[in-house]
Formats: sequence, structure tokens, C-alpha cells
Amino acid sequence: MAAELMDGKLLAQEMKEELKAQVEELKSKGITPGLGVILVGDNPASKSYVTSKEKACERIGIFSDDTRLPDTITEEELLSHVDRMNRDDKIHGILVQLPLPKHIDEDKIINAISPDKDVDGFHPVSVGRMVLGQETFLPCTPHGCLKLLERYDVETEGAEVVVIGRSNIVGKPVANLLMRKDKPGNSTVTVCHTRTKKEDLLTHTKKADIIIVASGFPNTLTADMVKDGVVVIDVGINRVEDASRERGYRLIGDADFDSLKEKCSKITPVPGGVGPMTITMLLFNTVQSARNRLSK
Ligand SMILES: Nc1nc2c(c(=O)[nH]1)N[C@@H](CN(C=O)c1ccc(C(=O)N[C@@H](CCC(=O)O)C(=O)O)cc1)CN2
Repeated sequence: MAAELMDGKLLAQEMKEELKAQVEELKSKGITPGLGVILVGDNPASKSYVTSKEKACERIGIFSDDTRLPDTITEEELLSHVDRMNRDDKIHGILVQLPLPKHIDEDKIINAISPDKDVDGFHPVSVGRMVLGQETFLPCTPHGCLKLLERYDVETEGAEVVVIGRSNIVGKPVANLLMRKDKPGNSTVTVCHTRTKKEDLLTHTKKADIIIVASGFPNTLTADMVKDGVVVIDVGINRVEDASRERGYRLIGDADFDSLKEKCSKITPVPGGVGPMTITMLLFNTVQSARNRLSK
């Protein structure tokens, strides 16, 4: 049985149409949603993600305030840019593209973003609200995973979910969201990570109904590790050299798509799965932040 593809590109497109209409409505009320974007250094992947985010903003009518800084910038200088954006009423969301250069303390920068403008959902206040089930900006990649599960009618209530990876931006939040008393949610969640024993990982993955792989390593999940009919969400993005491609590489996820697609009931492709949803959920949060302004 071949798996159904959970098409993130298509869902992202559908959601962007809705968001575009919401932006038009906000504009008719005198509010143009604005996203402050900060990119430090010239990491090629970060540059390409930021460019995609800005293009996506433009397409749906969000204004973006683009600040590109050299990787020689000091922590204080970077903090002053965040502070400027915190005080700018035209900016409803602030995005500091990660990773930051090693000499800059990422936590310090994230903590400086006003929680009201934290459209990445990384600030400790946003994380706390998310864990407590309070209204807040949800982190974009985990939120995108939930939207995919919802759109493709995957039942999460009572499901055995295994999350592979415990990062602050994917593993921990997606595990938390799926255990919340909510829909999607109400799952029994197990988090596996680099220190999980191989035999334990297998025990967990073999009984999972849904597996979210965010390990950062290709082939972390293979067909022999899962039961028939499992749903797999692959958050990984790994570059593999490929001279036949124009850019010299191709992208693969953390799951072995080719073997898993014969055993899963549903699976996300890479590219075209979770990645496009990450950008769309950023737009979603930025529009939400601008709408919040209406009620103030
Ligand atoms: N401030 C943030 N930094 C980072 C985040 C984040 O959510 N906020 N996440 C990641 C990278 N990321 C967004 O910034 C991101 C990754 C991948 C994609 C994406 O669309 N991928 C495409 C393929 C793109 C390509 O061809 O190169 C796909 O999977 O189809 C978007 C955003 C780290 N930093």
C-alpha cells in the first residue's frame, strides 16, 4: 500500500489565500500587518529562508522591514535593533533568523523580543503560555505539523505519538502541543532523543500511531522501525551532494522516505512537507498579532 502524501505546499497555499483576505480586511480598517526581519551574517540557508519569508509576506500584503547585519555585529548592537522594532507601532511581529553567530547569546536576543511581537513563539513567556494551554503565538514548525495532521484527518485523540528529537524549536514544543487537552492533541506522547537506547527507540517507534522525526540526521527512521499504517511527519532538512542538480545538492529529511512510503498510511515529503508550513505559520502569527491590535 502506498502512503498518502501530506502536501505542505498545497496546505500552505490554501492557508495563504485565507490570510491574504484577512490582510485585506485589516488594511480596510487602517492596519497593514508588518514583520520586522533581522538576519545576521551570510549563512546561505538562513539567507534563503529569510528571502522566502519576505517574498511570502509580500505576496499576501504584509509589509516587511528588512534588517541585514554583518556577523561582526555586537550583542548590544543587535539588541538595539530588536529594541527599535519593539517600539515601532508599524511592526506587529519580529523575526530574528536563527542560528545566530557563536559570539551572540541567542537566549538573550530572544528574551529581548516583546512577547506581544514574538511571532516565532520562542520567548519564554510564549513557551510558558503554550505549555499552560493559554492563548499565545505558537512556534511555527510545530504549529505547521499540527495543521498538517488536522488537514489530513489524522486522529490524535488517544494516539500513541513518538517525537524523535528534543530541540527547543521543534521536539519539545510539538510534544507539548500534542499532549494538550485540545484538538489536535490529547495524545500519549513519548520523546526520544540522542541518549535514548537504540532498543528503546525501536520499542517506542514500533507501537507508534504517529511519528514526528526532528532529529537532524538522515535515515533516523526507517521502514523496519515502524508498524503498518503509521503516520510520519518528517521535519528534517538535510542537504546531500548531487552533481545532477543545478544547485549541487538535493534535500532529504530525517526519515527514509522511499522505504517508509510503502508502510505508512500518510507521510510528509521533503521538500514540500513541513518546510512550507513553517513560513505560512509565521504569516499566520503576524496577521494574528495585527488583529490583536484591533482589540486594544
Ligand atoms: N527564527 C527562526 N529561525 C529558524 C526557524 C524558525 O522557525 N524561526 N526554523 C528553521 C529554518 N526555517 C525557517 O526559518 C525554514 C526551514 C525550511 C523551510 C522550507 O520551506 N523548506 C523547503 C525547502 C526549501 C529549499 O528548497 O531550500 C521545504 O522543506 O519544502 C522554511 C523555513 C531554522 N531557523
